[in-house]
Amino acid sequence: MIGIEGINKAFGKFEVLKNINLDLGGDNIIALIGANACGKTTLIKTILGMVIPDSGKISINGIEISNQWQYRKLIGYMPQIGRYPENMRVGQVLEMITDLRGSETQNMDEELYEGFKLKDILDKKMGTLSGGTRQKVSAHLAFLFNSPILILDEPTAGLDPLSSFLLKEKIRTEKEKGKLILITSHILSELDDIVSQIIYMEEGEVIFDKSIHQLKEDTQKSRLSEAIPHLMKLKLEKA
Ligand SMILES: Nc1ncnc2c1ncn2[C@@H]1O[C@H](COP(=O)(O)OP(=O)(O)OP(=O)(O)O)[C@@H](O)[C@H]1O
Repeated sequence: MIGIEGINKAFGKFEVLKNINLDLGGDNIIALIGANACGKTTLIKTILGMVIPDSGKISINGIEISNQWQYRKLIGYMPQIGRYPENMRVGQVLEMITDLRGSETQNMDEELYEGFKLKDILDKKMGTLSGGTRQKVSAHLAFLFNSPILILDEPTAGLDPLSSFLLKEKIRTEKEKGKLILITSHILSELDDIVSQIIYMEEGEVIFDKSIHQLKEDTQKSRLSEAIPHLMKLKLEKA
């Protein structure tokens, strides 16, 4: 579904993405992991067209995305920090975004709206919401338009355990429908039960891209939260 070929990006002299090549297929939950500032969000933003790479190309369903915008309706995006007009009420924001999406509103998915009980906060101003409640609004908007690709940047950060559980169940059911779901998270234990593929980045480079099954076999560790630190430790010992 998403093809990434030879992507490079620098901010000034600082190379944030170095020759990234990935092929991300559907019916898959892929975890994009790596230390703070290794380039995960920048990579996501190049897929969304919010950051323009210096070289390389990205295609979605075989069509190159440069200078295009229509492809974005194929993607539901949950940002790390959702930014909204602070004076608008939750109900107004939901209405505005639904209006903007226009023709795509026939097949809306209201499951998280119900699960997170967003009806109870429609009158609250965005600027007064707690961090976790803001995350719930962002999660609902990411899933609302039934997009075949979901990109979720730290989706469970700040969510209470029940909301986090609901969101993970939702992610799982959407994968069953054949969707491609790309998730970044630092909470490896959260990813253990849901992801099928791991992309591990360091300092702007993809160090490995493999199935969780393969990773567990290679490291002889049964949990992602043990396998990744094990690999990092091995690397440090070799250096
Ligand atoms: N617009 C920008 N201008 C200059 N530097 C930037 C810009 N956007 C990102 N960077 C830098 O690029 C590097 C990678 O940032 P990015 O947000 O992609 O990291 P990340 O892997 O998502 O980190 P985290 O895990 O902390 O969310 C950081 O050093 C960041 O400061």
